[in-house]
Formats: sequence, C-alpha cells, structure tokens
Amino acid sequence: MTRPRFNRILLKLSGEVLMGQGQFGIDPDTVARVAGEIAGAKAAGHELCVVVGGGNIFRGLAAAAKGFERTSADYMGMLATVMNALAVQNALEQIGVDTRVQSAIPMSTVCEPFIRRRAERHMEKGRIVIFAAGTGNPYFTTDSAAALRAAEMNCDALFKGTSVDGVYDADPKKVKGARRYDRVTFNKVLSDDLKVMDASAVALCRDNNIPIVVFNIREQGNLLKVLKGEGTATIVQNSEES
Ligand SMILES: Nc1ncnc2c1ncn2[C@@H]1O[C@H](COP(=O)(O)OP(=O)(O)OP(=O)(O)O)[C@@H](O)[C@H]1O
Ligand SMILES: O=c1ccn([C@@H]2O[C@H](COP(=O)(O)O)[C@@H](O)[C@H]2O)c(=O)[nH]1
Repeated sequence: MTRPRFNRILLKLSGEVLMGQGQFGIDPDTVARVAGEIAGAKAAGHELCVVVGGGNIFRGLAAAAKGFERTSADYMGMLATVMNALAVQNALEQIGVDTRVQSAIPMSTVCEPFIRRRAERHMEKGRIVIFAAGTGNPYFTTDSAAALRAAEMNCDALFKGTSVDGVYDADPKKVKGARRYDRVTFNKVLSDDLKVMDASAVALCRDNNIPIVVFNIREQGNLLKVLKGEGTATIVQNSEES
C-alpha cells in the first residue's frame, strides 16, 4: 500500500505506551526509546509537534466512575499529561533535541502557556513542541486535543502512536479475529462507532481534511517506517482511495 508523504505531523502519544511493560506511571527506558523515534523522524526531515495522553497516570472518566467529581477528575487527568510532557521533553533534550512544552492550562513556572503563533515560531526554528494539558477543558480527551492542535498547526496528518497497529472492525483487544483496515473513511469510523479514537477528534479531522494514521508505537523504529509509507498502519481519511 502506498501512502502520501506527510511533512509536518502531529504525533499523539498514548499515555499508556509510556508505562512500558508496567501497569502505571512512566518507564524511563520506554520514554527514552520513544524520544529516539521522534528524533529519528526529525532527522529524516519531518516537522513534528506532539500531544501526550495521560492514561498511564489518571483518566477522568474512570475516576468519576469511582465517585470523583467529573470536572475535578478531568483537571487531574490534564495535569497528568503535563508530567508526561515533561518526561518526553527531558528524554528529547538528553539526546540533543531542542524542545518546548506548551500547556493549555497556564503554569508559567513549569512551561510556556499555549500560544499558537509562538508554537509556530518554535517549529520554524526546528524545535519539537510538546502540547500538554489537552485542550484545557474538562469533558474532552487528548485525542481531541491532538485533532485541535493538528488543525491549528496546519499539520499534514495526525499520527496516533498507540498500542494497536491500526483501526480494526472491532476492538482487537476484545474481539478475536477482528480485521484491520489499511484505509478507512472518517464516516465509516464514526458510523461503525470504532473506538480507536474519540468521535469528536475523528469529526474534527474529517471536517478539516486531516488524515489520521494509527500505528503501533511500541514497535521499535515504527514511527519512521510508517512515515516512509512502510510498516503496518491504518490511514483514516475522507476517501477510501490513496
Ligand atoms: N476498532 C478498534 N480498532 C483499534 N483499536 C481499538 C478499536 N476499538 C477500541 N480500540 C482500542 O483503542 C485503544 C487505543 O487507544 P489508546 O490506548 O491509545 O487510548 P488513548 O485514550 O488514546 O490514550 P491514553 O493511554 O493516553 O489514554 C487500543 O488499546 C484498542 O484496544
Ligand atoms: O482536553 C482534555 C484532555 C484530557 N482530559 C483529561 O485527561 C485525561 C487523560 O487524557 P487521555 O486522553 O485519556 O489520555 C482524560 O481522561 C481526561 O480526564 C480532559 O479533561 N480534557
């Protein structure tokens, strides 16, 4: 399958991936490996910005189910993404990659606030911008933040680096024999309620014509491979054709 070359990408990193083999939190070796993948993509000439999830630390919805007040729980989830963003920043800077973290919830002693034009300037200077704290609003997820930032930063595609190698016709972790799509339309993902990404993120990408590439970031070297159009992934776009 041939895929278009995407120059500027928004990489959505699942928080869960940063746990490595653990059940919770941040595994430094995994973060270092993921940082290496990002550095490799940059060295190959791609412009990248990153949105990090928080599922390895705190998910608002799960906490609300256990009795937490939903909006507070969501703010806790957003703060979890800031910790992940700082971990990724640290790992990237250790290998000499220039970065900035921008948070949707201003916290000026920790990182920059999100200012789109400033983020653009950082990218022009070759820095990797890591967007933290999701959209800054409760009742959203970092998938929606990724779609929003991809649109704001004029990205050619949203790369969702996760623990599955694409979009399946049912959750492959739950349904044996689920079949993976090479290509699928936004409308099919929405009408079949395929839960690899939340519906608001998919709709935002559809309406702004930003393809979503779902791939397994747990596999060593996969980001660059998928960027080159090799390796296993699903591309979600407005038409089924290439
Ligand atoms: N149709 C489907 N195709 C592929 N994956 C699916 C599908 N339905 C549900 N999933 C699940 O979606 C998950 C991918 O989302 P992910 O784990 O990256 O969550 P997230 O909420 O984006 O990240 P975080 O860990 O930061 O909260 C996979 O674990 C997979 O089991
Ligand atoms: O815009 C946003 C983004 C995230 N949240 C909360 O953070 C957690 C972690 O994000 P994941 O996307 O699940 O990794 C999420 O469960 C929400 O509680 C938010 O409120 N708004």
